[in-house]
Amino acid sequence: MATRLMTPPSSSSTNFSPSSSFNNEAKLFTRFISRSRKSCLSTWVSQIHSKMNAKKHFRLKSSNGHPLNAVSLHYGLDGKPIAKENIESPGKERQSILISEAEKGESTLSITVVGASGDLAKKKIFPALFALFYEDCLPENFTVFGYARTKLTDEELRNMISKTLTCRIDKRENCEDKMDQFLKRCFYQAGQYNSEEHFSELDKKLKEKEDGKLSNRLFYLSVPPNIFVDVVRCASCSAASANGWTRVIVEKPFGRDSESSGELTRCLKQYLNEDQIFRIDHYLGKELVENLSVLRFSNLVFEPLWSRNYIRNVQLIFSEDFGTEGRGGYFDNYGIIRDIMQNHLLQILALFAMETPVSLDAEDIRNEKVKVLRSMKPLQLEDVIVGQYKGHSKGGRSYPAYTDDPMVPNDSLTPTFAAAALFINNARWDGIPFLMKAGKALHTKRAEIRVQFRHVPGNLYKRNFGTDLDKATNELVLRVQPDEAIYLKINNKVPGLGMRLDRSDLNLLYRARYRKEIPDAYERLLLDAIEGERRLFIRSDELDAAWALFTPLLKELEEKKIVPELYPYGSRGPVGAHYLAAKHNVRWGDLGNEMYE
Ligand SMILES: NC(=O)C1=CN([C@@H]2O[C@H](COP(=O)(O)OP(=O)(O)OC[C@H]3O[C@@H](n4cnc5c(N)ncnc54)[C@H](OP(=O)(O)O)[C@@H]3O)[C@@H](O)[C@H]2O)C=CC1
Ligand SMILES: O=C1O[C@H](COP(=O)(O)O)[C@@H](O)[C@H](O)[C@H]1O
Repeated sequence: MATRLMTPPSSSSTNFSPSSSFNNEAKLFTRFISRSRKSCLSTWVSQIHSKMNAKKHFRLKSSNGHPLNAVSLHYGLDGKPIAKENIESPGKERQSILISEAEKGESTLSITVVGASGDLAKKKIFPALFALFYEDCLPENFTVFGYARTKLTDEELRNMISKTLTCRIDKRENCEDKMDQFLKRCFYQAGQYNSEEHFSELDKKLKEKEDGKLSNRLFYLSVPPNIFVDVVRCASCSAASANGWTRVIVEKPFGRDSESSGELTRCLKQYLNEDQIFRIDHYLGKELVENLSVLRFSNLVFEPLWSRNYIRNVQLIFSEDFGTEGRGGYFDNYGIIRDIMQNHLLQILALFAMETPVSLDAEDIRNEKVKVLRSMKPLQLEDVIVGQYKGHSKGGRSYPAYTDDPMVPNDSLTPTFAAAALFINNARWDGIPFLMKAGKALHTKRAEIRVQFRHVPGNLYKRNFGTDLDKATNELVLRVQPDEAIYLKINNKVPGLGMRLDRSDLNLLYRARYRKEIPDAYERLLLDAIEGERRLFIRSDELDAAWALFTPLLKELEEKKIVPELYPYGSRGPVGAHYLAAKHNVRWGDLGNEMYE
């Protein structure tokens, strides 16, 4: 049934160093692993199986020297394991032991959603797991467990999650049937988050389902951050896999600043290797964000322009047309800078600005991201403006202020909006403003990357644009959401006998170009975690570099009790954002085309 290749931790970064007679097999196997995202090639694979089974041992060496956690499996296209890597302790050499025929098909995958009764689990995680099941991306033997304190039976859990499962518009066939099949694989265990005993009970149930097979276990920490360490301690002490891999997906926020983030990492690492920790930033799983590297590195037309020589500024914009409804308690402790800028927008910035990685290997990409982040100037107060939404009535409807939320103190200074100018001190980007803008309760919901190019020197047609040369600037827009698109604003001649210039878009609108529905970011990321692919997860040094940029600013904002500029719910945000941009000679590109066209 499972037609995908499932790769182990660091598989994409795994080099085989076999003795010379194994060279060909090793190359084949490496290719085989690297094609993990391809669909069924069963004939080819069965040839490799028989070749590999003829040999007994490969010696494995990862390109980055990171230890793999515990034992991990290489899976064949039939979803059955064909080799396993055994790491006894960090630093020891790895061995790949080919699994005997008897062992094939004997492995299981258990996914435990910790905090199963919560908002994210219901809204995103269970639906993403179902979508993966629907697409035949989960292995044959898988089980999903919900774990939380709320007392529920298996049936009650199934009932709860069934309400949020949906089938893709383009794939409605057998939907009900598939849902039933999926729900039958879902179970529930109630327990405290800090009780090893309760996790032992979970372990017992997991073992029952695993039925003596080799077990791989994934824990998704969908709980408030103050509970992360308890869960990791209990899960690793009482419910880790005894013979397969154990991985943990950790939701954001990863701390509040450099110090608390470092402490969280230190605590997690008491129980887990870095390779077992999958810090999720769901923006990295968004289609357009994934496409950013493809656009840059596989199109000759863009890469030569990708520097201070041609780019005038880059804008990373996030806006939501609703407030913190229902999440005020969490939000007030974090604010928009920690909630969106330090992670989602900064991750996009790093992908946008990094140098070409040596390969598509997770470590090579993450190394480049870290380099960019470490080349950046930490933010200062003068680089930032903050805002907070206030109540507002429009069309007979009234919209609440942020401080109307019962979980938010009346005198809260937490920003629900921020704009910032960041700079990268390296040869490629020296002096170029990277402007970020993020806000809740604005007039629209969108996330986009805008690249404004320089003016054409000595433009022959400048008369046609009047005095405002910004009107003629080329702009590349990657609209992450909604309605994914990549478009390039160009100047062209209006057809006719005269010489009138016009601005047009070369537009790649996804819904027009591709009929397939775009998978949710959580699907991609869950699948990657299952496959042990770390490319889209945040490494601890990346996290440290990200916090180092924002921590001094966040401290200063809090110590100086900076009062946010109020803006009406549903507006375009505080005017301060325009002054900040103007200070850097920039006009926000999302102001609407009416200014230029
Ligand atoms: N919701 C979202 O859209 C997003 C959430 N996240 C992150 O994902 C994680 C989960 O988010 P979300 O589902 O919204 O969180 P919830 O507040 O819904 O919490 C999840 C579950 O954790 C348990 N829980 C809640 N508060 C406490 C507490 N104080 N002590 C012990 N247990 C508690 C509850 O289960 P029970 O009482 O049954 O034990 C609850 O159902 C968080 O880290 C959040 O920051 C990240 C991005 C977006
Ligand atoms: O991480 C978060 O993201 C959501 C926005 O995610 P999106 O995929 O719907 O764009 C945001 O609402 C939330 O505050 C934040 O914690």
